[in-house]
Amino acid sequence: MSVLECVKLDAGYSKGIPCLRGIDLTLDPGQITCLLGPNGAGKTTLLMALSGLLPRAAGEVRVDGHAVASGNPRQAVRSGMVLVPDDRALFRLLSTEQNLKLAVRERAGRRAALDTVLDRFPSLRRRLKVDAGRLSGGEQQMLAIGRAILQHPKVLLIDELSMGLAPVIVDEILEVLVALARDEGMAVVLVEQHVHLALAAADRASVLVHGRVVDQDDASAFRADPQRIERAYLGGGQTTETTGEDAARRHDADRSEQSAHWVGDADLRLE
Ligand SMILES: Nc1ncnc2c1ncn2[C@@H]1O[C@H](COP(=O)(O)OP(=O)(O)OP(=O)(O)O)[C@@H](O)[C@H]1O
Repeated sequence: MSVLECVKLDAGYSKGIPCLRGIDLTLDPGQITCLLGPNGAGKTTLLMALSGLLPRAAGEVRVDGHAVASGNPRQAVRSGMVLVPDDRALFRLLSTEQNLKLAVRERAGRRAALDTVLDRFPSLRRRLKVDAGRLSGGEQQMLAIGRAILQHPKVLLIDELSMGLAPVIVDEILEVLVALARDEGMAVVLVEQHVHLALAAADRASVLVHGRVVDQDDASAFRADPQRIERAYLGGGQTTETTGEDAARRHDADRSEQSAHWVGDADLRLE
């Protein structure tokens, strides 16, 4: 059975103006999927809607067959959906160890729980007493993911994994995620700008353009056809609805310009 089922999800920031429309996303246990798309496509918004931080305007989300209520982040976490946001949301003035301890409710077994994270991210072991705000970017990301793992996610959502990190660190973190998916059956939804890194680690990929999924397949199919993302993107652009108003046309023109940059980038990164 699928661990994540997201069916016909709409969400947005202003009533009646959804910026995500009809999103379908299904994930089996142990699968990693990446969300690809230009700036403003709605990737972060989708993670927020899945994790309950943003109410849905329509659609259903289920984890392991159980409905996840709209706009209820606590219930989403209890259901097994845990988000690592792009700012990592660490307690910067607390140590690495304190940040981790806060994620473990029961005192008994806390040490063992922390060890499961430190075994995955050994470099955090010698940084246990260091304030989170003084860690390197890579260590902060490891800590944010480690803290999320302590909540036993069935579905881990990670926004902008590589932001500000060296590719070698991103590789290291992705390797850990692949191992967690394989060993623990944890499913991962990854938003990642480095297309080739994301596709290398992922089993599935979805391309979002203007709030819609315009292409979705096994990651291997995208890896085998590097131009496919560009085609998905251009096709998505052509199907964009316009209102006919000047403002809307300007908005679309801005998006096209942004996206042209992104496609150029994706080409380079896929080589
Ligand atoms: N807090 C907000 N209030 C209103 N609109 C927002 C808010 N956050 C994002 N948006 C809008 O929602 C749309 C989708 O944004 P989102 O951040 O989800 O895109 P993204 O694909 O994650 O982009 P990026 O790759 O730049 O992070 C954009 O048009 C954006 O301007």
